[in-house]
Amino acid sequence: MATINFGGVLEEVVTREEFPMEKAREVLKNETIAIIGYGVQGPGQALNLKDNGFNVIIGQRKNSKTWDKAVADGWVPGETLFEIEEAAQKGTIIQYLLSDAGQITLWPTLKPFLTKGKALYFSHGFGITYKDQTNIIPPADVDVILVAPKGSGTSLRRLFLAGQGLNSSYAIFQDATGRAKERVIALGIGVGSGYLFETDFKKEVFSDLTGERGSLMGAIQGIFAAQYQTLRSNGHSPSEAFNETVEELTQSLMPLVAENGMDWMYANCSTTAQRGALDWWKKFKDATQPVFDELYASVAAGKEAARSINLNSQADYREKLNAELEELRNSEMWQAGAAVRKLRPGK
Ligand SMILES: NC(=O)c1ccc[n+]([C@@H]2O[C@H](COP(=O)([O-])OP(=O)(O)OC[C@H]3O[C@@H](n4cnc5c(N)ncnc54)[C@H](O)[C@@H]3O)[C@@H](O)[C@H]2O)c1
Ligand SMILES: CC(C)(O)[C@@H](O)C(=O)O
Ligand SMILES: [Mg+2]
Ligand SMILES: [Mg+2]
Repeated sequence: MATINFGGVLEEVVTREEFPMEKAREVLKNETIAIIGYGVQGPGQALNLKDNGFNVIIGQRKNSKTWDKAVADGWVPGETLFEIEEAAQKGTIIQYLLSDAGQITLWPTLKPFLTKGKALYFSHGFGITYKDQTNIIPPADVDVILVAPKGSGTSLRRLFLAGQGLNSSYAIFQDATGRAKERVIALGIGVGSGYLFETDFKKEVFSDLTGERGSLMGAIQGIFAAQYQTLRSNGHSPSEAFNETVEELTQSLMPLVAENGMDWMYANCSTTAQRGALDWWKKFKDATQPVFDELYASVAAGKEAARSINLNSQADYREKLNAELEELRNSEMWQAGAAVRKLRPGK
């Protein structure tokens, strides 16, 4: 553990320096890690663990697109790729990486394979925290642990291949073997995390649902759409509106924020821009604060989970979801974006 000062608050975190890959391999040398589900997190975590030298198998339904994807990624049927039940039986650590709704459906099938001393691993606090809605209640004699990469499984894999890593949170809900902590940290390092920070299942799901509905995905699209509309309704071209709303942010300014923080990005823009940004950011904060507070309350009350579970259980949900994504893709703003992307130098 390293004690790091985060803006004046001291936190104990785990870095790859004090918990190197060698140590993680030693901790897990007798374990078979069964990854159940091969959607977005499944491939990222499974391939990183395999490349880091861990013993990994995949559990997936045969005759599915994801089975074919696993084969294409190099998993071998009968050797490292099995039906879900067979993988769950062989695994000593079960990484439950089906969609959160899929985890509810499969739970009665999976539970009998969670025998004494195994570890049940999640990448989200959803199933355990909202147990009244999910009915996911693990047996008392297994470890229940969590490593939640703070980003898409796609980025987890890409950053690993680039020699970098996404930060992850970790949590222990149940320590039945006395090994839960070393197991969870070794897995966190093994999946390719940058540094690991501690949380609990409830805090993980409350913050994660807030983040993705808020500034990471929902709010950002809302702000983009509002500014784009203002510019378009005042006679600006799609090219001008898109560049001034999205393209400049992703291509020029956010990489500067990622590198050295907001003030440094501001300092690399004109004094005119700095003056305006410093004058206006608090107005945007004040305008959106009530929406964020409403969002957090909805998450904490279990309403966001209920909505997600209920909608996911509708037979035509995938179809409806695809229609909504298509509407976003076909909006003028994102169609303009597609045109702008094609014009990027080097494309
Ligand atoms: N997507 C991400 O990058 C991301 C990031 C951090 C945490 N997580 C968490 O990781 C877990 C996995 O998420 P994901 O986005 O990779 O999942 P996903 O939506 O991509 O689904 C994963 C797999 O579950 C299968 N599946 C769904 N329902 C099923 C069912 N009823 N029976 C059998 N298989 C079923 C799908 O075919 C797919 O192979 C979730 O808890 C999620 O919240 C995801
Ligand atoms: C990648 C995200 C948004 O961080 C994750 O939380 C998810 O649910 O996919
Ligand atoms: Mg999430
Ligand atoms: Mg997340």
